[in-house]
Amino acid sequence: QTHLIVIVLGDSGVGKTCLTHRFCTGTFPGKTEATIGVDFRERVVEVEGEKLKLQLWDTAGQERFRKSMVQHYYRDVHAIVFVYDVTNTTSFRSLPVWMEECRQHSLGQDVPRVLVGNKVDLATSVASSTTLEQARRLADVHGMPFYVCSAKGDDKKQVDTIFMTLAQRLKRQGGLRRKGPSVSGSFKLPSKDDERERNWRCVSSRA
Ligand SMILES: Nc1nc2c(ncn2[C@@H]2O[C@H](COP(=O)(O)OP(=O)(O)OP(=O)(O)O)[C@@H](O)[C@H]2O)c(=O)[nH]1
Repeated sequence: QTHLIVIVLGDSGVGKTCLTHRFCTGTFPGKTEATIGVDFRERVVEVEGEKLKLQLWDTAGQERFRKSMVQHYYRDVHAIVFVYDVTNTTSFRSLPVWMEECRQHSLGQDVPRVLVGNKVDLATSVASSTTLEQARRLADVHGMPFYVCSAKGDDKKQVDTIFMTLAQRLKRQGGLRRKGPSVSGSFKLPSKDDERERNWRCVSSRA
């Protein structure tokens, strides 16, 4: 089965966990904790008669919890979802930093990407519509589709559309890699003991 790895990036609290949860389970989680490292969620979807496993990598937004986001997390990524919170201008202003992080990890413009403004259920003010206009422009400049949605709202289709459109685009562009066994669960930051053990293993294997 074809696995597609989609990395989800954005500031802490923008709703990356809720969005990926909503897409994979159909529900809005009652309570979320800050993600530490990366959490994995997956859903099998059918695109033009082919079953594809979409594996969503829900990454930590908090810098202190991103220390385990080493190069290899980025290596096999097929697509990127940048998320900001439409009620939080700072999360919008951070987007170039997330884009730069992708660039530094060799994810070029050829890797399909989308921009998502989440929490539209909370957006009432004129300020947020200003950001919407800016977001549209930013998305245009970077040649990516832009969606507004709510991981919490009644319309589940909104969230589905984002990931399904991405899956269709990936399938159409071809060249999907077959990947190994599925991964689920999470990678947490290694403890000091883990690190010590790994160092030891490394030394002993060379001996
Ligand atoms: N009203 C509303 N609240 C949301 C929505 N999405 C997320 N939230 C809330 O926003 C808060 C943060 O959501 P998370 O999904 O944990 O945010 P995150 O981006 O994964 O945060 P980190 O793991 O720290 O990077 C939680 O209290 C959610 O309930 C949404 O669409 N609407």
